[in-house]
Amino acid sequence: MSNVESNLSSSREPPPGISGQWVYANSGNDDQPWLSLEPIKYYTDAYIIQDNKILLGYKKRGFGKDMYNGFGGKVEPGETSLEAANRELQEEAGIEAPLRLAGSFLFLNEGDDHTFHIDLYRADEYTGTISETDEMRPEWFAIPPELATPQGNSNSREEVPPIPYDEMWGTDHQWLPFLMAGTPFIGRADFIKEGTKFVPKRWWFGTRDSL
Ligand SMILES: COc1nc(N)nc2c1ncn2[C@H]1C[C@H](O)[C@@H](COP(=O)(O)OP(=O)(O)OP(=O)(O)O)O1
Repeated sequence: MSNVESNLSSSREPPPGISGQWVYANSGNDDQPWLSLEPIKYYTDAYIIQDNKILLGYKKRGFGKDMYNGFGGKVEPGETSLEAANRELQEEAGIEAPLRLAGSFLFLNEGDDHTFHIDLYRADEYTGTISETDEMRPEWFAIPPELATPQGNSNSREEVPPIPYDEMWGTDHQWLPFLMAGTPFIGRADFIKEGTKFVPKRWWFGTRDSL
């Protein structure tokens, strides 16, 4: 096997930390070494999808400040991941929703003493009034036309901006389409810090038909 073929086949194999029957979907910077796995801490991010729009929050403080993301945070001791996702959605956006697991990925940041395991949740309805909090400013964005569905009021989709990937974590565009399409996914994203910016170093994502 040539070096090119061997790099290609190894880039399609799941990276350290990922197991199970997943089909390669995408990867990047495959020539870079993976960072070493550190002890895992669990986190969540939750997304509401309605009328071909997705609700994101602009993070006003703390980790990921000045970026758009789902609503989420750390899983506290004694909580399940789903309980944490529901609590964080209520704390950060003021709403409740029938969240269901859409995918997960490992996030490593060079120099950090832990690996983030982030569970990503989705709901297609919610109750309560979406409210700005001291941590997050909720805003709706348009699902891209290729992922829009005939259900719901698509006119309102045209009144909101496209998903602001350039103001989000640098690998969100690799997996958020899977969450919007309802395709289960898993992955790993290693980052390095350049000044105040987090820059993707290497990533890999896989999908399958059902969780
Ligand atoms: C590529 O890495 C990441 N991508 C995305 N989309 N989201 C990420 C990434 N790395 C971390 N996150 C998310 C996961 C959590 O939602 C937050 C971090 O949680 P936070 O530090 O805000 O936890 P809280 O429990 O809310 O903390 P405080 O109450 O102490 O503010 O970032």
